Amino acid sequence: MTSFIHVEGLYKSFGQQTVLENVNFNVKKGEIVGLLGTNGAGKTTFIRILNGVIKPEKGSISLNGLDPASGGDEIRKISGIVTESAGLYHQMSGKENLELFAELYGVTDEKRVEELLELFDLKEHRDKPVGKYSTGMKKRLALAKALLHKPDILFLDEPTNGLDPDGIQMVLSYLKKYNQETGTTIIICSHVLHQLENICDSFAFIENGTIVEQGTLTELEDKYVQNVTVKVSTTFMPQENHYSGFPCKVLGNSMVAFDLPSKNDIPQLLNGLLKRDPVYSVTIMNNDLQSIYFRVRGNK
Ligand SMILES: Nc1ncnc2c1ncn2[C@@H]1O[C@H](COP(=O)(O)OP(=O)(O)OP(=O)(O)O)[C@@H](O)[C@H]1O
Repeated sequence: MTSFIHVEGLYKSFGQQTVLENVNFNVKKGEIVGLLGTNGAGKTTFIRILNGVIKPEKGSISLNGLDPASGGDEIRKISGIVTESAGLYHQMSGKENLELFAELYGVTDEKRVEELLELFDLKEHRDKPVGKYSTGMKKRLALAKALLHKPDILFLDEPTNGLDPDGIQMVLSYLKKYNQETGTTIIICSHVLHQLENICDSFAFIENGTIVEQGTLTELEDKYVQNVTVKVSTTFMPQENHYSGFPCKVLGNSMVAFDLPSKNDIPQLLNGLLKRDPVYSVTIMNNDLQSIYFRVRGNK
């Protein structure tokens, strides 16, 4: 499949500071991609270049066949962006904000504002001034604003900043639902890795201005997680610090951690355990996005 976004050899500096260096990046249509990196890694700069707000010094970009450097206006017609400063008018109501931006964006579908208020659970707050909205409501309204013109691609810069766990869950589930219903490609910048684990199809790690790794969780796991630690809930309490050749440690609460050379050793471990004791659950402890991220960083 050809890439919806294809970036090759991208460079960007601000004065003497090189912020992006030889960035290569590919996204398929309809994918949700997590762009992950520490503060100052270059995520926002990269998003601004993709959206045609600033220009790179070097490199090629194709976004649905368009080049953001020369076709910024065209790119913005097919993209929506949500940044920290959502650009909402606080003295106006949520509905008035959406109506104003719908007019500015040339949205002719009269039902669109109502549709988005409904989708983001803002109907009962539609007439309240945005200044009186909670952080979560403002975020949802900012998302609705970015989606007014039904963009093919949505750029989100730290969409969950300032939200409580319920708010984070709500915003992320709206995004997943919207992506599933419309096939909109979504790029999410964040440094909160665990939040993105369940909603992104793939991940790109940006470090010191370059993308050091990109892939699905399974691809990254295959590449970076060789030996696994599994936590097993069982009545078996090993007396030694190894069992069946695998190092192990009792964690308490009927939990034992086993170190295995690979995921493929899990069936052998379980076969042995089940012959002697019940097993209630098995969890791999070191294949989450955060663990993989630290391995990627350790490898470069
Ligand atoms: N307009 C600008 N002029 C000068 N330097 C800039 C400008 N924009 C960004 N930078 C610098 O570029 C580097 C990368 O910034 P950027 O905002 O892209 O990082 P980020 O990964 O989005 O960080 P964060 O997670 O903190 O938002 C930083 O050192 C920043 O100071």
